[in-house]
Amino acid sequence: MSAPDAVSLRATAGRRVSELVRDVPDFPKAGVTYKDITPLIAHGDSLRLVVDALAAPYQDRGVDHVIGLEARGFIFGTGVALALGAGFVPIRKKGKLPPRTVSLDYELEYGSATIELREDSLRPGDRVLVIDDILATGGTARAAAELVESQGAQIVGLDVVLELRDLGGRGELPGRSVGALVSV
Ligand SMILES: O=P(O)(O)OC[C@H]1O[C@H](OP(=O)(O)OP(=O)(O)O)[C@H](O)[C@@H]1O
Ligand SMILES: Nc1ncnc2[nH]cnc12
Repeated sequence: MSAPDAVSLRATAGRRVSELVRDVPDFPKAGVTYKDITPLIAHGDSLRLVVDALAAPYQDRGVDHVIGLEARGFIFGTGVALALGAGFVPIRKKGKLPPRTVSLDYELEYGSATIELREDSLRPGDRVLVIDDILATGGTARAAAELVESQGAQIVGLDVVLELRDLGGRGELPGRSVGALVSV
């Protein structure tokens, strides 16, 4: 797909995201407006559109592995891996990935967490695309990028369905290629 096609596909997908992602006030705690992606993924045509749009800029970029971030990043990341003919590697929350992992602690908009990557899942020089649903404070994406790079792999890009701009996630990822279908 040529670059202009990818741009227009992403614009179309972005409009669909804006229509279908639902705001849930005060979830999971007071003051947080939760962005619910489930109406978006419940429609086959919308799920297809979003996955194709996320994958489009990376078609000729030699991506070896797509990393999906548990849990919602698995939904989109698996589809993007299939679209690119790449493998899928999960980054999971603590205690879910045997046998040996590398891990990092990080802060969320509404709590803190630890993520893990299986120690032998990436090789030095592997080209990796990181996919998630939402970029908020950027803590998750930054921790994921650091984990990937701790294995000597190279990040081709980080891409999300929806960026919550006011939470400043992009600022946590200086010098990285960061994409979003919609930025609100
Ligand atoms: O930019 P940040 O502030 O780090 O927030 C973004 C992360 O928060 C959400 O995950 P959550 O931990 O809620 O997990 P889930 O996908 O399992 O619902 C979302 O899916 C991103 O991974
Ligand atoms: N406001 C939000 N809605 C959904 N997922 C999130 N992850 C971090 N912040 C979020």
